[in-house]
Amino acid sequence: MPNPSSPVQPAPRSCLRIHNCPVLHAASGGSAKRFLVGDRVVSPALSASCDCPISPRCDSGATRPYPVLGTPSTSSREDVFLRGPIQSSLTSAVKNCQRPLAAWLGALVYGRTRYGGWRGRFAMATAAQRRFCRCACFCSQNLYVARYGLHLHFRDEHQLRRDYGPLLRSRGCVTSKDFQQLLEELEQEVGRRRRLGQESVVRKALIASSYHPARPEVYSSLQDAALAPEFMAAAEYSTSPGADLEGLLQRLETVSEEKRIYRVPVFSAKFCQTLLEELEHFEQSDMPKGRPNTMNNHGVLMYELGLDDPLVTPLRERFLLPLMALLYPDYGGGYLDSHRAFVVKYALGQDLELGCHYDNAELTLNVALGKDFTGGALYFGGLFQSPAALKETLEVEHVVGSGILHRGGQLHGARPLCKGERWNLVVWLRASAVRNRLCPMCCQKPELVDDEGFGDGFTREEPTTVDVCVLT
Ligand SMILES: O=C(O)CCC(=O)C(=O)O
Ligand SMILES: [Fe+2]
Repeated sequence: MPNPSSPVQPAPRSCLRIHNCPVLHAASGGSAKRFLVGDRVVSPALSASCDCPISPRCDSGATRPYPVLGTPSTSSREDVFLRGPIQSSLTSAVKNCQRPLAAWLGALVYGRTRYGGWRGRFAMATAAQRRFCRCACFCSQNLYVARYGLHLHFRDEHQLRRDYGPLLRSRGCVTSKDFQQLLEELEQEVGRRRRLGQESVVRKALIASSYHPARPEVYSSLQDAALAPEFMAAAEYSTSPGADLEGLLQRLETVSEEKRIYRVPVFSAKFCQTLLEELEHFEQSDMPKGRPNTMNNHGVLMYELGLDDPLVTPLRERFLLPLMALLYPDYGGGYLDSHRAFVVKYALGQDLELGCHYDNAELTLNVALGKDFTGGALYFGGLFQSPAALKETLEVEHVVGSGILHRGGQLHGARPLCKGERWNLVVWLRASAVRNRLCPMCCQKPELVDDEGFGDGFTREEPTTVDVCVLT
């Protein structure tokens, strides 16, 4: 990670340097004309962002000249399409970058999308203005090893042998070859996690510049028509004066009162179908893809595909926030200020099931998008802090179009898929006011590390006073 306290590069004298910056071209979806005319930055939002951390590298280190735009009237989308060496240039640019890219890119990717719509201004402004962090424990704790069914804490070989030797042997890690292989995997995973934020920014930029969607309409801002009437009614009720939990529960299905798990139709059948078509098209493209989370191997990150701002942020801010505020006021439901959203895909020959875990989230929405499948039910235990957490589990079938609402700390997993394919949109909802006090992954005061985008939802701000009975 770039060190935020290291000196920031001086502002470039001329914006021509930014003109040639591959990250700018990529980040602006190949529409840099929106921002630059000749050698001048035209948007005031951008002049404030002229301290481009990448441009010095572009001047001296770019491997080939990048196309330079004309004026808005003469340039076209094709003018700025970058292929070939862009990937390596992006990677080296990011390596040489002196500070997290998100704030800088947030201000840049602030105009027209490549498909003519407008991305949510509020969301981009939020990403540009607020600095989110992750907890340092992300790179050393909860390292999942599927074949031994274990989440491990890992610092070095000595610590691994000392803390897990007998347990690992009992799970089948017996020979020294087994142990060496595990060690290598853990070292690789730690490296992957360290690079994750910046690599994700690079992938997002590349996708924005070079990917051609099959269903561009899903990238325009969330329309009511995409939503199930029941979901809209529940959210609308939640914002009405005098709304209370009892009234809201009449508009949702209570799956388990004791576990506080609810279900509600979220998306229309037509929208599920359109979104699935787009996700499949992206999956089949040759674009780079990040892993949805540390346990699932197949799926799509909404941030990288460019669906966070038009789809997930409005879903959280307009609909989930009022709903969750009534359902889970004691878990930060009224303070949700960021999310991590991804689609998980299960299919024969790919991921089939998901081990028991809790989410790095205060609250979770999990919507089944399709396709046809059997099996793959969720199971829920108790809260992860409770000693008898897995004693009595509850099976919950997915219903296409509907979302399950649950607390992030509720232990859960997915049973094996039997037939077909299952695609689910999972939104981990985060409240910095809650997690700033206690990281749900290491259960300690978080050790904050600056991160890209929403990071893991921590902030350096003083937490708002919030009633929290969880994680104490
Ligand atoms: O497979 C599912 O539906 C559950 C996914 C899940 O729990 C997660 O990604 O956190
Ligand atoms: Fe989960």
